[in-house]
Amino acid sequence: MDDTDVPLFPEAPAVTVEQTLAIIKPDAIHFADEIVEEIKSRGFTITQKRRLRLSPEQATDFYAEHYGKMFFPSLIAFMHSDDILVLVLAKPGAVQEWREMIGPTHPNKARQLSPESLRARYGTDQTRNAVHGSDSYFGAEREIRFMFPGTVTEPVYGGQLARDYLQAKVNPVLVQGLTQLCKQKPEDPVTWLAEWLLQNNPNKPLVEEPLT
Ligand SMILES: Nc1ncnc2c1ncn2[C@@H]1O[C@H](COP(=O)(O)OP(=O)(O)OP(=O)(O)O)[C@@H](O)[C@H]1O
Repeated sequence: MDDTDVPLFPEAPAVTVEQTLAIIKPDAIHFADEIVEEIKSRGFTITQKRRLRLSPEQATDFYAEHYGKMFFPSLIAFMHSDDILVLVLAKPGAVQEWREMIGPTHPNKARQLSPESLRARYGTDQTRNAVHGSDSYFGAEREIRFMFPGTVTEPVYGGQLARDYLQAKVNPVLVQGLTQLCKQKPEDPVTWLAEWLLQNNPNKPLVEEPLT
C-alpha cells in the first residue's frame, strides 16, 4: 500500500458522546470529593465544574416546572441553604447512566431498589436527596445552558456523521487550499494555508465594513 491508498478519514467507531448535568446538592456538598471520584471511576469525563450558592431566584428558575407544588418552597429553601457543586458529565449514554447511578428520587425507595445508588447512600428524605441528574437529552441541554451559559451542547460527531460533516463543510475548501499550496510551495506552508483559508473562507461575511 503506498501513500495514495491511505484514506483521508479512517474508520472511527460511531460513538456519540452525550452530556448531562449533575448537581451535588447542599446536603451532600461535604461529600463532594468522594462523589466526584466515584463519577470519574465510572468512566464519565467532567467537562465543566462550578461550585456556587444558588440564590432563591435562581433555584426558582431552575426548578420552574415544580412551581405551585406543595413542596416547592421547601425545595427552594433547601437548594439555597448551602453551596452546590455543578458538573457537566460526558460519556456515551450519559443521561441514562447518571440517572441510574443516582437512583430513585426518594432515598428510602433508593435504599430498597438500588442500594448502591448515590441517593441511597447520601440522601436523607424526598427533598434532601443529595444529587440531581437531567432527565433527558433536551433537559440536559437546557440545564447545562442554565448553569454554564454559552456552552455548546451538541453531541460530538463520530464515525459516518463526522465524515459527512467534513465532506459537506470542510473538504471542498480544504482540497482547493491544499492544491494551491502544492503549486506555490511556500517556505512556511502552515501559515500560508491558514492565511489562504482566511481569505477563501466560504462563510466569510460578504459585507465586511459597516455600510455608511
Ligand atoms: N413530593 C416531594 N416532596 C418533597 N420534595 C420533592 C418531592 N418531589 C420532588 N421533590 C424535590 O424536587 C426535586 C425535583 O423533583 P423531580 O420530580 O424532578 O425529581 P428528580 O428528577 O428525581 O430529581 P432532580 O430533578 O433533583 O434530579 C427532587 O430531587 C426533590 O429534591
